[in-house]
Amino acid sequence: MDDTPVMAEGLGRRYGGRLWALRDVSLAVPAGRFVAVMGATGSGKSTLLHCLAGLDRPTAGRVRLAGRDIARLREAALTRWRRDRVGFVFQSYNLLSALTVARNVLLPARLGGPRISAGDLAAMLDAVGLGGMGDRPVGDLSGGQRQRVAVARALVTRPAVVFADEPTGALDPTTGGQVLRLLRAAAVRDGVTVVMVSHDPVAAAHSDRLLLLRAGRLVADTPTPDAPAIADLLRGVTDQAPVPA
Ligand SMILES: Nc1ncnc2c1ncn2[C@@H]1O[C@H](COP(=O)(O)OP(=O)(O)OP(=O)(O)O)[C@@H](O)[C@H]1O
Repeated sequence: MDDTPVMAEGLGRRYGGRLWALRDVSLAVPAGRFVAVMGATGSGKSTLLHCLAGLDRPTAGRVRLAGRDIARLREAALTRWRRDRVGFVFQSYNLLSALTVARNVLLPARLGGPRISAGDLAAMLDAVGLGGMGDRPVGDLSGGQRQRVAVARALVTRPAVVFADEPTGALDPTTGGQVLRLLRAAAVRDGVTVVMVSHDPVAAAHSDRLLLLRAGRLVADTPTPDAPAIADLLRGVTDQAPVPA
């Protein structure tokens, strides 16, 4: 296993001829870390996540994902690399409601990814608290249950890295806490590297490292403090400080 599955050097992304959405970001995330990416709206969080995950191509710099320099990979090879080594969890779940829990979880494998045995599937559903629910249509589940299906789908292929974009944005605090503990357990117990974008200091407090963006630049990379201290840090990069006279 690569011991630094997420690395970026001088990463930049510019859309069209406009300002840089991301500027000169360098970072290295060791295996088994749970990183939260925070910053004001428009500060470049999703752009960073997408560039690190190989969903978007940087304009400048280098990204290593699970031990491979992905900036120069062709599209088909990049898609395979992502499918086999990366899991995704989004705010909107991105599940197929008409399909059962089991079929949703097995979707990456059915699309040519790693094979998953019936035993592995059952163990994964147990681990996310959905034991015995494999045959239920996802459309019948609550938001929290759906997000646990998404977490199971992201983890069942044993990825090196899971990228999560506002995974608790649509959940109440209790249900959101359960999902965050699942992500944390994947990092601590299984050595999965988790990179999560969040607006919520309480959610980010589940991480062990905090990255703060301001106007596309990485302005802090620090061990995660508690939620009130995170809120203070966020205010520091969000508030427009008055210009002294
Ligand atoms: N596809 C795109 N085309 C043009 N500009 C874009 C595109 N995606 C993002 N941007 C711009 O890049 C900047 C950073 O956007 P990004 O979505 O990464 O911010 P964010 O921190 O994730 O914001 P939010 O918290 O609102 O989701 C913004 O100014 C945004 O308007």
